[in-house]
Amino acid sequence: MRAVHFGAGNIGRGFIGSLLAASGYDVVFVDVNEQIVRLLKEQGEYRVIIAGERQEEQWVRGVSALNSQTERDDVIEAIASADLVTTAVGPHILPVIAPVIAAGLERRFTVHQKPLHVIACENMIGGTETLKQHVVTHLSEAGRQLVEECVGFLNCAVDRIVPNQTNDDPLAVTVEPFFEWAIETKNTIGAVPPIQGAHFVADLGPYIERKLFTVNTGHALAAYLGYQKQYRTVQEAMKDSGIRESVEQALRESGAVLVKKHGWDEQEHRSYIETTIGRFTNPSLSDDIVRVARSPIRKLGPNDRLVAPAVQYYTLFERVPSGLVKGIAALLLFDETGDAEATALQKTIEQSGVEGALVQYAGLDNSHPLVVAVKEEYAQMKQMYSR
Ligand SMILES: NC(=O)C1=CN([C@@H]2O[C@H](COP(=O)(O)OP(=O)(O)OC[C@H]3O[C@@H](n4cnc5c(N)ncnc54)[C@H](O)[C@@H]3O)[C@@H](O)[C@H]2O)C=CC1
Ligand SMILES: O=P(O)(O)OC[C@H]1O[C@](O)(CO)[C@@H](O)[C@@H]1O
Repeated sequence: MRAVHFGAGNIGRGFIGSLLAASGYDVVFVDVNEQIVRLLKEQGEYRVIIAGERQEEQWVRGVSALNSQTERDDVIEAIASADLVTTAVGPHILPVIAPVIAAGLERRFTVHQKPLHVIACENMIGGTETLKQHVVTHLSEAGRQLVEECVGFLNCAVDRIVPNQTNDDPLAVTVEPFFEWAIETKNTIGAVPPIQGAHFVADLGPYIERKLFTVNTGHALAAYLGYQKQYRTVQEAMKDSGIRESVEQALRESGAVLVKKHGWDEQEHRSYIETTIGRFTNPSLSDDIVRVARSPIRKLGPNDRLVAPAVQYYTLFERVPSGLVKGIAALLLFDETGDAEATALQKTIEQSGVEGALVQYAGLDNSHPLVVAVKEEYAQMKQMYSR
């Protein structure tokens, strides 16, 4: 079996590539990072370090790599003969890789029409569906028809914390022990792709929301509040009792939504939250706040980790969720100059105010009670943390 995986970064090497190789796939990584591509080609293997109580090492073997910019034709051929195409490139890169995936599919259809599955492993709802929409715009009419018959685009929820890191060996990657990969079976063509350790579910909705509105919501709170208090890592921020209490409050709020909406068992969900908080405090990991806080405009989106649970909480319980509101206010104060979205967000706030940013990026009506609450919280935080 062959898998073509776009994005040989943290989650690509540290999770998806490692699971696919363990499942018996020859993994071909596709990336634009020249050094990583060269080393993967030269070495054909890399190390995954599991940062638990004991440090364990696993070797991922039998891998190769291609550069999507300079070896486009080879990428197309690789897709033509693949059984699986996966991605972990970041939501904003999906439209960038869509043309070469479409070209690979067109090439494939001229040779054979065997089933293929595509899975986008990005932190977003409907990630693979979004990728499909981009791919389809680059296909011929015949290609579009064949995609419906032969290519299963499967949404998924992917969960493993893999921090940014600098290692002596640039291919080695340190990951947390926990992982979860839930894949929706709805659009499979024939049998589900054999992936060891993945969890196949008929309806991904409850799983992606549980993950995004717990792990990513809590993480976002820790990162944005931690940034205001000038901590460097999530682990440092979580030692601050005020921040930890806000994280817990926000997760009680998103948890109330998840339990009511999806019928998750309340006790089980409480223990899911406890496990999640334990993962944020893992002393064997050091996760930079600016990584977890990256791309604040995306994270302020109406379907993303803060605004979606806050809006749903208000709709279900007719109360403003104070923890989530703190997270949104702290996000609006995130002004890291190295983050292009943070800079753009600050510009919008300067020009249109907090209200303007919430209308533009979060899709909120300016009369929504959340807007009022976020504005108040933002003003207080700005005063408290002004540097
Ligand atoms: N790091 C983590 O713990 C987790 C990340 N994710 C998601 O996985 C995705 C990737 O995140 P990370 O691995 O952390 O980021 P990363 O920045 O470490 O990796 C992204 C990789 O994509 C590559 N890339 C960029 N443009 C490309 C292109 N045109 N063609 C091919 N490759 C390209 C980059 O060079 C980089 O190696 C994001 O959507 C993230 O939300 C999901 C769960 C966990
Ligand atoms: O990858 P994103 O969506 O930018 O957000 C960072 C988040 O994603 C993760 O990397 C993995 O879920 C978390 O560590 C963090 O909550």
